[in-house]
Amino acid sequence: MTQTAAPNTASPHSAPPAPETRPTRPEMGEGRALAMLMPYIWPQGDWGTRGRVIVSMLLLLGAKSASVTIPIFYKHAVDQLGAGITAHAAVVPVLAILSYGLARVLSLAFGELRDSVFERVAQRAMRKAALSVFRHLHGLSLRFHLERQTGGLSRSIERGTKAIETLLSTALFNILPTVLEILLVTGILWRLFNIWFAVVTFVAVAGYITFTVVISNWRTRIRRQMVESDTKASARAIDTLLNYETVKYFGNEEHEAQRYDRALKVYEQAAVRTQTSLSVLNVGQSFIIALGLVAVMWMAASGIQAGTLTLGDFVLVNTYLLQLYQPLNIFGFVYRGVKEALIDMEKMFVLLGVDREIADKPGAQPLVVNGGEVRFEDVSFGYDPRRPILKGVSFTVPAGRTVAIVGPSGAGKSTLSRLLFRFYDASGGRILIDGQEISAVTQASLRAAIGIVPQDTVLFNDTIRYNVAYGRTDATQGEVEHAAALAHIDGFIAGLPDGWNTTVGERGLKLSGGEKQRVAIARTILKNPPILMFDEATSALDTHTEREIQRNLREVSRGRTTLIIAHRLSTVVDADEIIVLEEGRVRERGRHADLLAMGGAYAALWVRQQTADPAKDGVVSTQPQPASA
Ligand SMILES: Nc1ncnc2c1ncn2[C@@H]1O[C@H](COP(=O)(O)OP(=O)(O)OP(=O)(O)O)[C@@H](O)[C@H]1O
Repeated sequence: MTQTAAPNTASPHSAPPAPETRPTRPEMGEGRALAMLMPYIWPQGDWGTRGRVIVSMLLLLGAKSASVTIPIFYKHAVDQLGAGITAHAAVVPVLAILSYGLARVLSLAFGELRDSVFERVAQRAMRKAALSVFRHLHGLSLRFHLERQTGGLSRSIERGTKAIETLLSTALFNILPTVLEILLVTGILWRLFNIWFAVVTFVAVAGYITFTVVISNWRTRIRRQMVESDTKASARAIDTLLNYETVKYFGNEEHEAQRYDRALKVYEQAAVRTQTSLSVLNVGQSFIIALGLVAVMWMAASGIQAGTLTLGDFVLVNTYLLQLYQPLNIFGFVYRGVKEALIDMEKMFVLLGVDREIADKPGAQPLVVNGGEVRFEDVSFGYDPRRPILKGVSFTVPAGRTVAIVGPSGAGKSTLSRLLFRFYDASGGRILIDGQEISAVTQASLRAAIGIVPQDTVLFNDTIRYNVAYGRTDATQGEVEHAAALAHIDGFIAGLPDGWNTTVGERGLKLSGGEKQRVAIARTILKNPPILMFDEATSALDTHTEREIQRNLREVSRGRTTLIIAHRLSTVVDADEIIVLEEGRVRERGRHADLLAMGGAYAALWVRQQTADPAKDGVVSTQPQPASA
């Protein structure tokens, strides 16, 4: 009846970060989290799943009903044997023994059937919950995602869905059966004997559970200290070893050994306390069991003496109590597991409660693109309201024309593209496409109308084919290859041993910056949107490739509204208008030649870049030079 000491036997640093080390507790409440789980187990209108739940419950009832009859048949066998011996006419209690065997088989068979029927309910609930959270996360704003670590989010889903399985299986395979068994056994004892047998059994079991819950809570705190001290000792050892040379420079080996020893001592004490707490738990549990058994056996023995009970009855009550304590034996682990699972599930469901910062307005209509004129009207914005980034920016990209935004780093150029894509809403002013305010149309239609080649291209850890085809998932291979040819990535792909099936590695790390960018260009070409946005789209390319890509981009953008965000002015000299953005304000605007002639900020920037990187900017050396140059 004792619990194992598995968690305590871990040597320093070998213990994995135990769940107790998880720092934050979500603000939702266990009751609410369980309520949120209900629709996944008891889904509206899904009678297949509901039917499985009902059948599982019936099988559970069947299994437990069969198992509680086992001691009764046992009692009958003992009584019949006893009577036979007393009468010197020993008989084999065939019926009692066969019934005993049948009850065992039925209990086991019902239990196994219940497992397999319920498994589908549990797996479906996990899948649906994970999918809901996944969908919701994709609907949340960029701000939300930038503030959270992606790893943390995926861990929340992973742990949360695992927690659903743990909770369901624990509830159905541990808690519910035990509760049912306690009720059935106390009911039978009451019916067969008298209420006191039921009361004593119930009190003993209730005392056992209460004691286990209290001590388990205490143990959780102690185990947390043990894990924390282990982590600290481990960190100290790693830090010292990493600083091997520094330790040697200063001859501090002994000093480091002592520091490490101090950390180990803290762990040692915590480990001893954890072991002691386990002993307290085991001793207390055994004491309560023994007390219950002694009380019941004493009552049964008294009954035999008084002639009201048989020897079989004595065996019966004893067997019942032992049968009840068997599942209670692991109650401490089950309790802790349920608590941890509840926390994990809450953490996942808390994500579902995060409001969508950017949402479609009620009754939002799809954007109707008619040429694709993009207009920024007095737009203001700051990621943090206390720090304005854009301060009343106005400009228009007429349908089918190209406008370039240039300016120093941090001026707010990329921010303009994020606002146009509606990753954020402007705090002031309006952004319109063909006269329709982008905040009034559906996000799906808005984003379908714009193609972007971002500053940093991040690819999926999949094949090149998958990454290019991502621009339009229903494109044919021919269309995909055509897009790749326009983006000048076809030759590169053909030269790879695995060709189109080459995997690009995490975030596309197996490709160079330029190759990644060409994949991004190819998939935007494939998307074929009426509005294009290039955020320094050719920055990672060498001069030769850049020229080619520039030519292609010009071709691709012909007839489309194009917004180019650029650092290097050489890439935008042909734009219909160039907007110079500085500190979130439009400082200058005009065509390249006019801006050079003005001799202002643009002209100064041009000269600086010409001097700094003549090889690259030589692309447009035929352009007129500024008056001041
Ligand atoms: N998510 C964010 N949260 C807070 N501040 C941000 C965020 N993104 C950008 N900023 C800040 O907003 C300002 C404008 O950034 P933005 O990326 O628009 O500049 P940029 O002109 O495109 O610069 P670069 O040419 O270097 O890409 C910068 O000061 C930047 O630090």
